[in-house]
Amino acid sequence: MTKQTKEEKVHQVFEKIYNNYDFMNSIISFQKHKKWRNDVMKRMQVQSGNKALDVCCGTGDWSFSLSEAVGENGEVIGLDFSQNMLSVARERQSNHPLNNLTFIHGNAMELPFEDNYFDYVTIGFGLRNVPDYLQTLKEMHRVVKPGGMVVCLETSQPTGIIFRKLYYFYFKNIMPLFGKLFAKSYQEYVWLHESAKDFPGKDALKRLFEDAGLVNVQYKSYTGGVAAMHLGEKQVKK
Ligand SMILES: C[S@@+](CC[C@H](N)C(=O)[O-])C[C@H]1O[C@@H](n2cnc3c(N)ncnc32)[C@H](O)[C@@H]1O
Repeated sequence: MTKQTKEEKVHQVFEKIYNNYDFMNSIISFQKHKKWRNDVMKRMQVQSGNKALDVCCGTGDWSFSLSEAVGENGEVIGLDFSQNMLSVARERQSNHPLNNLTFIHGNAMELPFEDNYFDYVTIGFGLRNVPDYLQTLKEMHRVVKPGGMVVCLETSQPTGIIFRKLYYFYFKNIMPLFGKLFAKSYQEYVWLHESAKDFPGKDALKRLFEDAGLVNVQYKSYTGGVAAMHLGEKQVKK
């Protein structure tokens, strides 16, 4: 049997856990992810009429917030390669009052958009899942307008030694048990630990943003460094 690629593995994970994804997010982050998401949105200062792309949109949390922020005259696209995750996003959309949001099937490594189109391109808890972080960031940089922003919210590496040990113990041993108990998915939650433990720390991710061509890159750490937001701009040519 051929070895499964990272992309195939990730695809299989999300095609399986889609039904419990929103519920499990709140369980495994102790509801903290909502606060992180709100803080990131505040920092982005999205304006009415803006165009935004939410890469690896999953069930659409960030896409819905962007849709509210850009208003009726704006445009938001949520893109994901899991049809099952997208099906949950589309179901949630039936209760969403605004008509400015489209969910599409696509791959983060090869975005199906022209250069310089969006004011904002976001990726929430998606970057650690793609086979090549830099390639994805380069694609995000390509499709954002000069002066626009690329923003990533992702798990990160806690810096305090004791907290880091506790966090790794939780992620490796407890979280898969929660997965088994609440979502009947043990192996899929083991994967979440594996993808998070190998993900670059804050400074390394900042350098990757810069390697992708982004400037004025800033980051903010959340909850002892278990998650972080990175934000960079596309340079305006003089
Ligand atoms: C942890 S979920 C995050 C969903 C959502 N952004 C959120 O903040 O809740 C990761 C998502 O990335 C998607 N994904 C992973 N690799 C992808 C790729 N190469 N192209 C498109 N989507 C991908 C998965 O299908 C999954 O829906």
